[in-house]
Amino acid sequence: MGLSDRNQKGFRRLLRSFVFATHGLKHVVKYEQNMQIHVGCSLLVIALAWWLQFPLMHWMILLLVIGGMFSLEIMNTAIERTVDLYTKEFHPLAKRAKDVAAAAVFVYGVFAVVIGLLLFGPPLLDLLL
Ligand SMILES: Nc1ncnc2c1ncn2[C@@H]1O[C@H](COP(=O)(O)OP(=O)(O)OP(=O)(O)O)[C@@H](O)[C@H]1O
Repeated sequence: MGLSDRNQKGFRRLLRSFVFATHGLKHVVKYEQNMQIHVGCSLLVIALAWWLQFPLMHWMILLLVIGGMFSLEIMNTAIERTVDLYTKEFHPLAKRAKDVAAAAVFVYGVFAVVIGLLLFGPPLLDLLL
């Protein structure tokens, strides 16, 4: 697609946006090890939630947390690629941008773990005790 096609409107443009988004998603899943770890962990916790027969509210919280994690990792990759486009040389600001983007994923990850413990802890303890 040329940049001039940006003026197009309607369903075809919407459809093309989805296609480009899937290209981005495929790229992140294929090349980012962290994303592969997120996908693996997500499948595990979804299976565990299924086995524990989570109530609807717990499912909604779990899926929101997983979706947020994926989205942040995708955005982190976008920032990494943009920085790499600007410079392949060592640059303190390039380091700052990448480190701060990684920090966003890290902070969300810490909170995701805490939410996971709150969601899974009580039913797992019930089973064990
Ligand atoms: N051009 C650069 N200038 C200075 N430091 C950089 C540069 N590129 C990367 N770094 C440093 O190396 C770290 C890793 O950068 P890289 O692009 O390899 O990301 P990554 O290891 O793929 O990260 P992630 O594991 O989150 O995908 C950055 O967080 C930053 O500290």
